Order: sequence, then C-alpha cells, then structure tokens
Amino acid sequence: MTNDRFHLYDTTLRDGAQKEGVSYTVDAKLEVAALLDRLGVGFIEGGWPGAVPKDTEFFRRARSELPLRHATLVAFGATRRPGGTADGDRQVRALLESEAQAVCLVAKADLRHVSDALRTTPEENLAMIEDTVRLLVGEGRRVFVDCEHFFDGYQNDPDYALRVVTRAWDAGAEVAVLCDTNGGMLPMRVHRVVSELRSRTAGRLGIHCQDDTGCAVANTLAAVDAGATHAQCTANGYGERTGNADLFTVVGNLVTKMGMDVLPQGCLAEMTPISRALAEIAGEPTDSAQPYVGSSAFAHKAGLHASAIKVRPELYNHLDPAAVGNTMRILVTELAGRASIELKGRELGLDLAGRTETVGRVVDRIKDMESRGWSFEAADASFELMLRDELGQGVPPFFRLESYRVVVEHRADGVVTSEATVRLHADGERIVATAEGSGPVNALDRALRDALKHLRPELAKVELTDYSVRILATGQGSDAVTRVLITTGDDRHEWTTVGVHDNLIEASWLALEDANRYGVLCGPQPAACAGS
Ligand SMILES: CC(=O)SCCNC(=O)CCNC(=O)[C@H](O)C(C)(C)COP(=O)(O)OP(=O)(O)OC[C@H]1O[C@@H](n2cnc3c(N)ncnc32)[C@H](O)[C@@H]1OP(=O)(O)O
Ligand SMILES: CC(=O)C(=O)O
Repeated sequence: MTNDRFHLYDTTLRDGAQKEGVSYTVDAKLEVAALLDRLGVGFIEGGWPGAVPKDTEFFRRARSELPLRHATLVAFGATRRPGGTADGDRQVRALLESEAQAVCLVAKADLRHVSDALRTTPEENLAMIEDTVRLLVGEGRRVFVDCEHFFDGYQNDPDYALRVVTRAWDAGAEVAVLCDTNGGMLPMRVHRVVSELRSRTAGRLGIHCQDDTGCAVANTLAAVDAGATHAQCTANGYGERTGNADLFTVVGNLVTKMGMDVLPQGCLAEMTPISRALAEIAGEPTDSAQPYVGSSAFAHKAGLHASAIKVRPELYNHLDPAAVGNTMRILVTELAGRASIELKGRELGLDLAGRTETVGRVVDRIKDMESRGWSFEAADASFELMLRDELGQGVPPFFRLESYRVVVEHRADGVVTSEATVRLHADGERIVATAEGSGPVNALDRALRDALKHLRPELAKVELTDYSVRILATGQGSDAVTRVLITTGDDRHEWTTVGVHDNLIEASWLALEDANRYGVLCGPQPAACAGS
C-alpha cells in the first residue's frame, strides 16, 4: 500500500534507463519493477509509453504479469505540444492507453526553456500544463508534474517558476515535483528555495535531483527537511549523465537518520540484496563504497578500528549492518593488529581467544609478506590457510612438487597454444600429468588437477573462475613483482587465493597451490571453510 504521508517514488526504469550503458529489455523491466515492489517503494515510474516502444510494451505486459503488493505504477510523459489540444496529442493519449493509474508529466519551469527549447510563449506553456493535467485527472489518473529546471528557473524568474507549480496544482496535479534537472544545485540553496515555497504555498511538493555536483542525495534530504513529501530516486543512483539520487542511500538516511517510516515494516533489510540484484539486471558493476548497501560499507581495515569493534561493534559502525541487509567484514592487511586477526578468525569460525602468541605471529607474518607485495585483503582463502597452518589445523602437504614446465607455442598459422607438464610425488608414487589450455595458467591448472584427481577426487569439480594480475611498481620494468589473484569455485562456493613472485607463472602456481589446498580443506566438509 502506498504511504500517503510520504511518497517514495522510484524512476529507475525511466531516468535510470537514461544512464549511459544501461538498456533494459521488457523482461528486465518487469523484473526490476517486481524487486522495487518487494522493497516497498510507493511508486514505480515504468517509462514513457508512446515514445519508447519497449515502454509501451512494458505497460501492456505489466497489466497481467506484474502483480504489485506495495507500489502504484506510473507512466511518464510530456505535456501536450504547443498549439494543440491535450486530447488530440498522440503522446498524451498513449499515457492514457498505458492504463497506468498514475502519470508523471514533465513540464518546463524555466522561461529560457519555454522560449528557446519549446519555442512558445510563457502563457501557452502554462496552458499546456493545465490542459494536460485536467485531461488526465478527468480520466481518473493521479497526476504528478515534474517541473523541469525548476531551481534554475526560480533563480531566473521566481514568479514564473512559481506560476508553473501553482498552475499544476490548480489543474488537479497531486504533486509539483521540483527538479534540479541540470544537477547544479547545492543543499543550502535547495533547502532555502523549498523552504520559501513551503512558506508561500500549500500544495504537495516533491523533489527530483540529478547528481552533477555529487549532491543529489544531500539535495533530496535537504528538500525533505524543508517540507517536500515526495522524493524521486533511482536504484544505485542510475540516471542521465552523473546519475540521480540513489534510492538506497536516500531511504537509509530517511529511515535511520530522520526517523521516517518510508518503507513497509521489515523491508529495510531487503535493501542490500535488492540493490545487488538490480545492478546485476542493469549489467552494471556494484559500487563497493555505496553507502548502506556496498560491500565495503561495513568493511574495516584499520587495526585500531578492529580493536574497538571487538569490544563493541557499534563503536565503528554508524548502524547495525543487518538493519539494511548488509554484513560487517574485517579486512586483514598490513594495517591489521591482533584484534583484526581475532575478529577475522571469528568470521572464519576459528576461535583465537587465548592464542596471543599465534595471533602476534600472524600479524608479523602478514605485515612482512605485504611489504613484499602480498595482499590478503581479497584472498581470504590464502589467509585462512596461513592462519590454520599457524594454529596447527592446516591441510597437511599431500604432494611434493618435483617440477613443472609450461610451454607457449606460437605457430606459423597464428594459432597460440599452451601446454603444461607437472611432476609430483604423492602416496609413494611419482605422478606426471600433461595438459593443454587456452593460456599457460589454464594449462598449468589443468595439469595440476589432472595429477591430483585420483588422490583427491573432491578436486574434480573445482575450476578456476577468475584470474587477475597486478604488476607491482618497483621501477624495474619487466623485473617488477607480480601479484596474481585466482578465484576458484566448485558447485557450492568460491574462494580467492594469492601468489606473489617476480615470475608471473610462479606467482600463478603459488595461487593455484593454495586454491587446491583450500579445495581439499572444504572438500568433504563444507562447514570447515568460509569461502563465499
Ligand atoms: C529531463 C528529462 O530527463 S525528461 C525525459 C527525457 N526522456 C527522453 O527524452 C526519452 C524519450 N524521448 C523520445 O523518445 C523522443 O525524444 C520523443 C518521442 C519524446 C520526441 O521525439 P521527437 O518527436 O522526434 O522530438 P525530439 O526528441 O527531437 O524533440 C523533443 C520535442 O519535444 C518538445 N518538448 C520538450 N519538452 C516538452 C514538454 N515538457 N512538453 C511538450 N513538449 C516538449 C521539444 O520542444 C521538441 O519539440 P519539437 O519536435 O517541436 O522540436
Ligand atoms: C524530469 C527529470 O528527469 C529531470 O528534470 O531531471
């Protein structure tokens, strides 16, 4: 059910789709809308029917395929064209034909746009707004008016910008949405302008902020603080140019900092999984530093932070991550202290209480190794193996390497092939395995697992899923140290390991060795390992 005291309005499917690189299929739009409804937003702007064929189709399919529990679907469009009638305007009719119960109209609120972009008179622009709103309201639609360029227009000619707002209300619009279309505003100005309007008018005010100054979220909150009761946002801040106000940050702040219950009971904890699912659908990378829902939002690296968190987590968290469906993580790096190792151990299910000496040794080892180019921050599996080794709970060596060899062949026909041979000793046997691969590391990985598969059948399902290399700047060109991160997975989970060496293949081998040791650790008892 829509919260009528405050409208939480999502425009991911319209303004969000204006982000460079984002293009939703109709199926994807239906999925996005279903997720936003699960989150509990009050309004979902589905697109511009009549202008974009996919959006027309989305509204047609939504009638039968999108059961909504919380949200009202909104069709977006423009006021009628100058010199015509609303009823005779093909695009206005398409809004009605969409059968959406609510319509959001974009209307010009800056005289410069009226004269130069619309090429019409100030009075005709007001008539366009009035006619279109009246027609839609007369047809039983709830109508919102996005007053485009409102803040710039208000600076340029406050009386005219105000006339746009009041004309929309007088014609029956439920909300006049003040838009910072060029995104050039700062929170102080937004607050002042919305406060002025609030003191001079009584109708419902909304806010829509683009993020060109990096202040879209702050501007939205400033407007709400000054009296706006309708906020337009997009998931993960997707939108034209630099984007829009991020729905998740706005909601997190409104609920947990401003005490406003803008989501139905229990829905706040859906924010993190829904943000990530929406990124996946949009084909966009997740932003680890995104407030509230980013993977780093509650990740702690500094030893001093960890030492306080060990006593009371809230000392270094602005809220309980579980409240927004996120989790706290401890990162182990050269910035770690003993508390970091203890907390990380806890995360991995290893009790380090009373193991002061071991913990101190691990801290020293990490600091020493990181000074030589290792990095355990993203390689939890290598860290866990090291910690278990120190605790005497590691994976005992199950083979001894005699040698490996990798050959890369560039043939005259341009084909490049790789072949690796691994020789090792295990269970009193000498094992020799050779494999081809798309690249040298792939060949080495296959040869190693081929050699081990009889000894360790659990490794048969394991495969390398990601590989990244970083050349660490030493100022020595190709002699520089190479750090390799390898992500490996089986049908249940994934884990990341690290290797460092001057030689790229040896660095890869070290990471592969850890990957297989970790695979054995996890193998028959999934509870024993903490890979994600
Ligand atoms: C601030 C925002 O982000 S608003 C959302 C913007 N989103 C989009 O533009 C995406 C969808 N847009 C489209 O598919 C197309 O631009 C359409 C179908 C709307 C229009 O396409 P066309 O008819 O080819 O016109 P074109 O895009 O070149 O120009 C837009 C026209 O709308 C007019 N227009 C702009 N704003 C308004 C308005 N609020 N009310 C009425 N007309 C408007 C412009 O003056 C221009 O008129 P003109 O054709 O007489 O020059
Ligand atoms: C309506 C809109 O997207 C804007 O003014 O930015």
